[in-house]
Amino acid sequence: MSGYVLAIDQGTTSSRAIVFDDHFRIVGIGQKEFPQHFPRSGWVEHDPEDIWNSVVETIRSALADASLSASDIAAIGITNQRETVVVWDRASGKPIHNAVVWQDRRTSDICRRLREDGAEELLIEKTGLLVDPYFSGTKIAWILDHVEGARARAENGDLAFGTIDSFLLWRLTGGKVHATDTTNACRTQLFDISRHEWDEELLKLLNVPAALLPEVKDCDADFGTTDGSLFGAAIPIRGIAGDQHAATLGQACFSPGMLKSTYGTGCFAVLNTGETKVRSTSRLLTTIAYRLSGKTSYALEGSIFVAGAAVQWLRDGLGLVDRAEETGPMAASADDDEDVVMVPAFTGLGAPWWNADARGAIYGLTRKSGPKEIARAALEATCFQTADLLRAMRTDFAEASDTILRVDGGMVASDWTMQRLADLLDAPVDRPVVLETTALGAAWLAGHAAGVWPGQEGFGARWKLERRFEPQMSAVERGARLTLWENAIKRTLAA
Ligand SMILES: Nc1ncnc2c1ncn2[C@@H]1O[C@H](COP(=O)(O)OP(=O)(O)O)[C@@H](O)[C@H]1O
Ligand SMILES: O=P(O)(O)OC[C@H](O)CO
Repeated sequence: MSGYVLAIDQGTTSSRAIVFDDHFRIVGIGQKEFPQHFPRSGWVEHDPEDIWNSVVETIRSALADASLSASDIAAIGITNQRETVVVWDRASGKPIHNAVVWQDRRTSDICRRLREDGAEELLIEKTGLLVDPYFSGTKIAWILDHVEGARARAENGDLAFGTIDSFLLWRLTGGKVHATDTTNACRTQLFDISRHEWDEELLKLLNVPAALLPEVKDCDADFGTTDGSLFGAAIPIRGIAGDQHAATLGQACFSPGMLKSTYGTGCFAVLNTGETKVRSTSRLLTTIAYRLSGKTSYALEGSIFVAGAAVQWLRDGLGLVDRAEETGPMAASADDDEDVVMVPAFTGLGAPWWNADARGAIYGLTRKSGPKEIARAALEATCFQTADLLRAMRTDFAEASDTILRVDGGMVASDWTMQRLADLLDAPVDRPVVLETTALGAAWLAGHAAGVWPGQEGFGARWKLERRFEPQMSAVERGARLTLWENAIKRTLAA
């Protein structure tokens, strides 16, 4: 059998399909952006048909780019933006509402009520998650309560819920398989991460009928095959993982204490804690890193909602730059005497603050402040937020005390940002040769499950460093900058 594996990476702003060969090299790629819908302040939606069309199109482009046909592909791995909710009609396969995206804050009142009713402890205990509109559970209930007749149809078993992986799987298999993997399930607030099953008590609490739910499988399970008519031949689907979990695999963070952070639209730091399910004292999430052939590895996760999105805002919102890559050189030439600090809480603050109502702010502006200082503030905000997460992780898990951070995602192309990150963390930052680590992780799951790619050891040994950024900033300067950030956060939370 060939060693070609195709990864579908369905992200928040674009879909990618990437064909890897058995040396883990990219031989074909297709990418397509799709529209974002903001129907009201704080709401974010995607049209599931746009997502589906972009995935089919990018798979065809990737195969053409690689000069391969479907029958050359040993297996497909799927990875996806997590928590985003689709509810569809089982008979027609048509969604009953736009997808409600992970960034969407429309259920913040439901979350406030859950907290007031004292439900948070139960949710933390069973799911490792906090009460926040970020997660899927309250979004499912919102759709059922706002689409006419939906709740009754859901109770009848006529509707299906899925995160994006599950919706794509249903469509790819021609409506034959309604399943998800454990890493996507564990972000819904409905899944008990110790017992590995949907939880009756949580379903009742969040008002979600069990008849909606997909079957939950391991990340390296057999998920069926694509309908032969889609790409010219049926392809086995042998791996699924949420994007941050796939990036953890793609970065070969297989041992407890290993840490990766992905800088795309948001930033998500995942620390492997092995078989230990660590309860955070700093409001980090306890989550399933991955589950392979019946064996679960847990993780602590720090989720920051805005990282590269702040750079997008400089480009599309303020028009300060034409291209994202201009921001690094601007930051490098910003005035050192200007202490401009940005808190990019455009959609609230995630870990460790979890404040859905916080909004963005820029502090320290003077008559001398200009685009360069604002660009530096946008990039540095991501580094400050990562420093908050790493401090929390070191408190929660001793093995993280001298860990090296492995980074990936669009924003890590910025050398200035990576150096500032190492400086503020006071820890080395490793940037690998392959930056498409999310897709690579999904491909590894599928390739290994299909028997054409090596196991953890063989795969991990092939991880290659492109550049290490060592901390260079003096302790005094680091302390001063972190104090500026702490003050900015305090003022934002108090506003
Ligand atoms: N050179 C750069 N400097 C700073 N930010 C960048 C750079 N290149 C890309 N970005 C940011 O990275 C993000 C895109 O990363 P990507 O991993 O593709 O995101 P996603 O998977 O969330 O769609 C964008 O928000 C963009 O602004
Ligand atoms: O699409 P990304 O890469 O911004 O990732 C989204 C996350 O999975 C949300 O939890």
